[in-house]
Amino acid sequence: MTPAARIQAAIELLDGVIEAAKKGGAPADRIVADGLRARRYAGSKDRRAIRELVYGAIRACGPVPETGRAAMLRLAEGDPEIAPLFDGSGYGPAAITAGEPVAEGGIAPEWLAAKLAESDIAGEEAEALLGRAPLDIRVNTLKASRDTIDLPEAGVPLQTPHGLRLPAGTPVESWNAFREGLIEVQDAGSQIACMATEARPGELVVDLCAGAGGKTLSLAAAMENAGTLIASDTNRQRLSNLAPRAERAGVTNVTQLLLNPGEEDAAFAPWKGKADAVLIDAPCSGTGTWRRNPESRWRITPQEIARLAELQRRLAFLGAGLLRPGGRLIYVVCSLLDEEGAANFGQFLGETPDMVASPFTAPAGRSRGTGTRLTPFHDETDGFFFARAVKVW
Ligand SMILES: C[S@@+](CC[C@H](N)C(=O)[O-])C[C@H]1O[C@@H](n2cnc3c(N)ncnc32)[C@H](O)[C@@H]1O
Repeated sequence: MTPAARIQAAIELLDGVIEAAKKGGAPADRIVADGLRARRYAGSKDRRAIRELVYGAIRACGPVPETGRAAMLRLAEGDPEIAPLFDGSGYGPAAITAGEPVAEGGIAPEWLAAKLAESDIAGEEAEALLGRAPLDIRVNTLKASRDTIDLPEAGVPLQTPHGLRLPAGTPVESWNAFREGLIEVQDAGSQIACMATEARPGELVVDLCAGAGGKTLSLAAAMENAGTLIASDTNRQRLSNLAPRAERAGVTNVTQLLLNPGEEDAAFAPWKGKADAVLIDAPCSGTGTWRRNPESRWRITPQEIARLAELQRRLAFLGAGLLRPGGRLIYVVCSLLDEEGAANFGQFLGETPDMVASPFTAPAGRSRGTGTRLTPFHDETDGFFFARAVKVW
């Protein structure tokens, strides 16, 4: 493909991404993957270049752009090689006309950038939300150790005890060490949030929002497969990914529990008041993960954030009810908004007299309310807020 044809292909994919963001359709990575597969004439270099252009344009636009072409013109403002490719030739985009609309730049839609600023995420902190994420792995201590593992690329030790950082795009999933369950892909921030759980062998631990089990596997390794680890979620499809992952990782102490939304309490009846620790990796707006899903900032609404904050508190109350006296509650969101993080957890503590803050000294991050906040700028992790509380009676 010519460089101009790659620009035109990226514009067409961006049109799909924009429409899906406006209508709540498929995520950008799916649209881009499907769109590239359909362009059989595109070679691997073309695909890589088109993907770069699409994600570059998504990052460059603050609010959702009107069209893919306007988004590409925004990217062109910061890259002098792009505008000359709008030359109207062959499969390339039509020439730029005078006064043609260019999408707005910025970190996010204005209302959302303002909300982040209220939570002290502005300037370099805000810009870093749209940087490129490295690839972090966790060595699975059920099968290997960071000191002795032999990998095709060594990686740089992270601040977590079992973590290694590799360059973005390292094809770890094709490595034998991955196929044999010696390593898992897990962001350093996520590893740190798991450390705060301090799960120990023999305990009863609940991973209340387990999803596909990223944190479950980490907790199982900390428990050395001893004790009971309950992995629950309301999403059947996500939870169904856990069993094959657990098998690969050699995890044997997990009990899966599929929850009906609104009926979680009944499902947990056998374990009420018995858990040593409950990890709540709550559903959230994901403002801390824009490095991986930059287009998700076009999908959030103020109403959705308010709905999520309420759900997060409800899940915290549910988790607290599962704990034995002395048990630990670990609340995690991958959002940097206080509305979902420090302020929300503060409200929960204020309404729950039997739960008392129990700060955890993390290997990275800064204090925020009674918890810790990790940011891409300060900690080179995804953005997270996590906090701990102990049940006193
Ligand atoms: C941030 S994700 C969890 C990610 C997962 N812990 C990991 O490390 O890969 C939040 C999860 O909460 C789940 N969820 C939503 N509502 C829930 C509810 N009422 N009870 C339990 N889980 C819920 C979602 O399906 C989603 O999988």
